[in-house]
Amino acid sequence: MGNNISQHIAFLGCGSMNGAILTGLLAAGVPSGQVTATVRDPEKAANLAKRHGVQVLSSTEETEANRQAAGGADVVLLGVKPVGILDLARQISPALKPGTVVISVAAAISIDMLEAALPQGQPVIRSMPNTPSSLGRGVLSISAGTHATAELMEQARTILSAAGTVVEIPEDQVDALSAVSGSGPAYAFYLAEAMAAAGVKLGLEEDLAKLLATQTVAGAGYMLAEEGADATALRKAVTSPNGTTERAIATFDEQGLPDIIAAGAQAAAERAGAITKELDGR
Ligand SMILES: NC(=O)C1=CN([C@@H]2O[C@H](COP(=O)(O)OP(=O)(O)OC[C@H]3O[C@@H](n4cnc5c(N)ncnc54)[C@H](O)[C@@H]3O)[C@@H](O)[C@H]2O)C=CC1
Ligand SMILES: O=C(O)[C@@H]1CCC=N1
Repeated sequence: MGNNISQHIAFLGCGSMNGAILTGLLAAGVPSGQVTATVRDPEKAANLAKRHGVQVLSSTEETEANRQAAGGADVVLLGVKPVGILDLARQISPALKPGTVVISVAAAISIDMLEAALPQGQPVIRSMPNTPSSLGRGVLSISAGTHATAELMEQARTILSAAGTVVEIPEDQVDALSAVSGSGPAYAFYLAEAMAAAGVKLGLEEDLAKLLATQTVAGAGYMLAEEGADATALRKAVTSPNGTTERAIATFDEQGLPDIIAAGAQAAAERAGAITKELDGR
């Protein structure tokens, strides 16, 4: 699948998120020669290069590494923390080819903010991915900037599809999407942690409880990943009438777990809005 991708892709800042997309793309067959990454730390650069067989540039003077990678790319993925994204965009601006598409995966950084930091007319796409992208199981949103033509959006869709399911959304839905799928893997891992702790409370050895919780959440995830899977139907198939699971779910409902999850997601979305306000105009 990744063999259909002919563009040269630069990952500027290659930590958890950009690293996951890079891993997903290479696993899908994107040739390593079409990929460049940059990181701050030279040791990390050497490790990444060894692990993935891609060119990884590092520099104590990061400006040069980022400019060099961006200048040779058709598509640039900005993957540093929100607070650093606009400085990075300004750093690479002199090196960008006019047609190079700049994709930002940063939470809370709007298309307007990105376009203001980049050369006039530069195609920009805002994306909100998630870390299962490393397994080709991510969810990655795309929202078009002013100069991202339908053709460039299609190109981005093709590239990011190698890392998972791509959905195109209006930019005003990014914070909501992020509160479900961007942060969502952490919620699932948190559930696994809580299930393990519950097992220990019920008298199981900690290692066994962790194994049970981890494999159960992973197994349930595999079932959900099957074509046509429906969470409600799968839950009902575990829940015998008047049985044990029914009692657990009733307790979750009585204690307001759905409301707690909704409140957490709302807090995530509101935090994104607050970060946008903090960083706008910087
Ligand atoms: N971690 C996640 O699950 C998700 C993260 N994001 C977004 O992805 C972005 C990155 O987040 P993470 O990957 O979690 O952070 P991270 O800290 O794991 O990765 C960022 C990497 O960029 C490097 N870096 C920083 N400044 C640099 C520069 N000027 N040049 C080259 N490398 C530089 C850092 O050393 C680090 O390795 C953030 O903007 C975040 O909002 C979006 C969706 C999900
Ligand atoms: O926690 C964060 O801010 C980022 C955005 C979505 C997931 N991680």
